[in-house]
Amino acid sequence: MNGREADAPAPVLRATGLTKTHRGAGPGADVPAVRGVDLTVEPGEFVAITGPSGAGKSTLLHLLGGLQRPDSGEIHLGGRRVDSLREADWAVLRRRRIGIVFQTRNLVSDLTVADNIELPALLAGHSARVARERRERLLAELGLTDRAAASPAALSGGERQRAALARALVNQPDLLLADEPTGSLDSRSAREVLALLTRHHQKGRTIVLVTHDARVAGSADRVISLFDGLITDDARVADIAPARDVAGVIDLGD
Ligand SMILES: Nc1ncnc2c1ncn2[C@@H]1O[C@H](COP(=O)(O)OP(=O)(O)OP(=O)(O)O)[C@@H](O)[C@H]1O
Repeated sequence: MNGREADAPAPVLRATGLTKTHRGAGPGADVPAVRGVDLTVEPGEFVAITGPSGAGKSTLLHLLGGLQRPDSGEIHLGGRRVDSLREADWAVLRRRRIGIVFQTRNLVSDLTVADNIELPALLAGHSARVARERRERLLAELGLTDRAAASPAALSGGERQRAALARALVNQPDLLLADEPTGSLDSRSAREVLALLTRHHQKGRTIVLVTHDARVAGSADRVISLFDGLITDDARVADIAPARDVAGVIDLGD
């Protein structure tokens, strides 16, 4: 029982002893990117992972989303062990339980914005009516209604990022994983994306994201610092400083 009350909800996410070495071509080319990470995320938490370039942040997020496999360690989602699942089962999890916004996995280029948002709901088995309703609600919430028929290539960076978030949120996932959701956005677009994340956090969504953006980290409940593949700090934002001062307290790795 690990000291938890029998009726306490399981953590949304529990990772123990995660390691991942990227294999290089020649001798000495292996890169130990994640070197033993323990991480527990409770329902409704908003966790920001920060750290310098190369610290292993994206690799960790890929492990948590099942996009890469750990060399060792365990991952539990909602109390269920998932690290040893087959790829097809991970795909189902990503469709139904985990929303992912990664720079490398975004929108389908030959679908409209509306279809991009609706497709994961249809693939998860929702009726056309439910998928359409969710799509319309998210388009309106994200200020994208007048871009619904556009192709992703025609969107601005901020619009594209909001559309990617809508796509990740359409199945109302237990966990949202995002890699630099405000990276490379102008400050207005970044503010809009942060407002959206904050709104969904306030509605109870659990969020784990990687960021270099002090405002994003300052809006989280917890800021985890990663360095050389290890967690070096895990701080509650409320305990350390007013959110606006967080950049001066935490090394955001810029
Ligand atoms: N597919 C890969 N193959 C080989 N090495 C990799 C691969 N992906 C990442 N690495 C290496 O692993 C280390 C950690 O990379 P990772 O992208 O996880 O770090 P990061 O903290 O997200 O960095 P950044 O902030 O620059 O995105 C780096 O040294 C990187 O070069």
